[in-house]
Amino acid sequence: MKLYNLKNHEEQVSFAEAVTLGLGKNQGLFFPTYLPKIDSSDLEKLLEMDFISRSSKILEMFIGDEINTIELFNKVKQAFSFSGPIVRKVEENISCLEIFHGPTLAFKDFGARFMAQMLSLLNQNKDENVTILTATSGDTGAAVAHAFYKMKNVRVVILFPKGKISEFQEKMFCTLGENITTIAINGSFDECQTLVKQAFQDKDLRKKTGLNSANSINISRLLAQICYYFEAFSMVPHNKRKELIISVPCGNFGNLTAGLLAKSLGLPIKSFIAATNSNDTIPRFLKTGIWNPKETVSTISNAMDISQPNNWTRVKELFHRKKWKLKSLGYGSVSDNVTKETLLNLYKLKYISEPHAAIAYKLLKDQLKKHEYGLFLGTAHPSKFKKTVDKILNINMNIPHVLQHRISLPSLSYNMKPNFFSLKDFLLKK
Ligand SMILES: Cc1ncc(COP(=O)(O)O)c(C=O)c1O
Ligand SMILES: N[C@@H](CCOP(=O)(O)O)C(=O)O
Repeated sequence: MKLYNLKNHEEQVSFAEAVTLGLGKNQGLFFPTYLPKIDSSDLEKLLEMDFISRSSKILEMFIGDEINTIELFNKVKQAFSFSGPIVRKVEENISCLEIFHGPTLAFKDFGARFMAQMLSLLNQNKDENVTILTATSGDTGAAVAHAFYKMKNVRVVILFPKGKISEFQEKMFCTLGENITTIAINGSFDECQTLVKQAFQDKDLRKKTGLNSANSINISRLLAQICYYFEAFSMVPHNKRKELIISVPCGNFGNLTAGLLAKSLGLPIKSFIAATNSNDTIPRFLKTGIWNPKETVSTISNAMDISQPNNWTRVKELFHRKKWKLKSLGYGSVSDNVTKETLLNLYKLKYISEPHAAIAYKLLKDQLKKHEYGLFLGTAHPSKFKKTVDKILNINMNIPHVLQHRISLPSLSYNMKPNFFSLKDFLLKK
């Protein structure tokens, strides 16, 4: 597999290099040179396969002969060894694709665990130390921490915006210790992400720490996420497949990028809706054509509190390469008040959701036409936002065991201002 740097197309790397480098020169993201395409008879066969076999085939189409078929299958099997996606009917023509049944109760488990498997494979004969620096607005942190927990030669450092993620999200990754270090940054997620990118610019730091990132910067994260779109499609009734609309709650736009890559492979999804909260840089851009990110505001869908979404350049590139029109992409933003109302409406339909998925549902409900069938993505387990959801719905939700186990443990995080030199110093000394 060859990938090019979106900021400098001359920089071309293999899959192994893209996974171990994370980010290209000048903070450029890597993007596949070749976009595979499945023909319709192969698609039918693929859709009949089980999740692991099909996912290995899909990943092989991108990765090519860099990893042998059996090895890749075994790695995918290990990565996805948890409860897979579930389609839950909410209304006659609307269902939720729940992708939050993994070890850290969010969709990030798919990408983070696949990346961990890839890195362990690619580094198996090396004895070098690696630092995985990752920014999180709530869920990536936990998935990455658990995926790399106690992995030999790997140190994980996670930056998160202090006081801006839910208490239970924080408990999921700040209580682990061992090779997992967490830093509460006095700032926004965007500032955490900027610090990660600045670290990549610093050659000295990069070399001394063996720097990498497990954010969706890393292409292995995104490739893994393509797989659950195929699984979702295989679970949609045959007579609804031609009219499938998928609404994606967006923050850093990795999930949407993966969905669009699934479509580019030949999965006949009619269209997508890019759903955001009040951090609406993309909906405003799609409406006006003007790129004008505003200061990030805190919302009850905190994992989507991002105003400079990293993957938008990949989305634009894919539309350009496929000659798709950006105006075919549905979009919209939802305020906190409407999110709360929507959670209540979903509850009346006997579905307990959480703020991120509720935003995707609201826009789907508003935009879906009569003859269409809609899926909205359930990206995190509602219990991760227990306080908020309990208060809005006036309930006392049960907490899954994995979370229950962590909530009484103390947080082990350091504190830091959003200052690159403080971070550099920390990474070199600790
Ligand atoms: C629960 C939840 N929903 C939606 C998103 C947004 O996903 P993405 O950053 O891939 O756009 C996130 C952040 O990853 C999240 O944690
Ligand atoms: N919403 C994410 C933000 C980081 O996104 P990523 O996909 O680039 O890792 C989170 O939960 O941390």
